[in-house]
Amino acid sequence: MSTEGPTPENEAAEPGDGGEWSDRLFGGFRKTSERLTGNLAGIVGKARLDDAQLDDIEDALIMSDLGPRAAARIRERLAEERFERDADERAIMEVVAREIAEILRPVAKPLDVVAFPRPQVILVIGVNGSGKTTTIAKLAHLFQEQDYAVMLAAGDTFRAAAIGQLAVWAERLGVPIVKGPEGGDPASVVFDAVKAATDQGIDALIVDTAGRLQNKRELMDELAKIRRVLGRLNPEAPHDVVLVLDATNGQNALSQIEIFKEVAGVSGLIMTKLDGTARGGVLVAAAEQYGLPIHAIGVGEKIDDLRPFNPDLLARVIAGIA
Ligand SMILES: Nc1nc2c(ncn2[C@@H]2O[C@H](COP(=O)(O)OP(=O)(O)OP(=O)(O)O)[C@@H](O)[C@H]2O)c(=O)[nH]1
Repeated sequence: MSTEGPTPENEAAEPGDGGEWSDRLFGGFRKTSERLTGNLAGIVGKARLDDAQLDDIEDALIMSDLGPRAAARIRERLAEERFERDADERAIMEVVAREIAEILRPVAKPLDVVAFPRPQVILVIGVNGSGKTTTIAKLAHLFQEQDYAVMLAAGDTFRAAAIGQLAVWAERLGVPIVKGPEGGDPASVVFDAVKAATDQGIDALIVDTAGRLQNKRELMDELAKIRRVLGRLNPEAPHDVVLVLDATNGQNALSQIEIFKEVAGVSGLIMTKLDGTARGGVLVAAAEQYGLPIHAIGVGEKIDDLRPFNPDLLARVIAGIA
């Protein structure tokens, strides 16, 4: 459990507090777009893009965390355009934004509560410190705003602090929580939670899980057991397995996708901490390489800082032309 940053106790959770979200998103992504435009500076601006310039642009895109595949794709598009005329930086960034939007659009998919019978069981996975607990609270808040009945399950029984942190959020949000003792069996917590959620007519049950990547085998066994237990109660469950990624990890976020796909299966992503990092380009790399749905993005520490994933807007923000 992170001891830094706001805790549920000291956080100002009023929606809208801290400025308009779009301002915060633009502000947050400023570092990412500055990095991209900074890396591109001096390359573009001539009347026509030659191969050397295209190579330099491709390198700059890779250095901006967009990943080799997205970079190659954008290079190809720029090469097609060639910019015989009007090759100013703005025109080039328009093409970059258009191509990034093409990459992001197919993966934009909000997390909808659609399971029938209820509850929809959403397993939330990710390494410790990725923003998992905060994201669970933000998701619960989002669902509450849509008038869904939400329940939390403290499936990370490994650390008492993880259980405690989730319980504080539950109380603050006014949602029920099912928890067990520290060191208890996560699968039994999840079992109890599904039964309680079913009895209480809960729409969405959000399950926290342990994030001990250093012990891959144990984590895999634990998640597999949770899945087995869930499957016995409802063959459709878990309906979602959402991996929370910390954008500040840059390319490491991608290896986490790789590992969690293997240990848990992943149905979708939420990327956090996109405010204030220069590494937001990794979102594009993740979309291009894995094609996994991106449900939402985290742009701050407050309860309403989980935002819908708007591919066209994000593409323009990343390219610095929003
Ligand atoms: N700037 C920013 N900070 C965030 C965001 N999401 C979470 N955080 C912060 O990141 C830190 C870790 O978040 P937690 O939710 O505790 O992360 P966790 O993955 O549950 O980590 P453990 O509790 O250590 O397992 C906290 O200080 C959060 O306030 C975000 O979108 N932006």
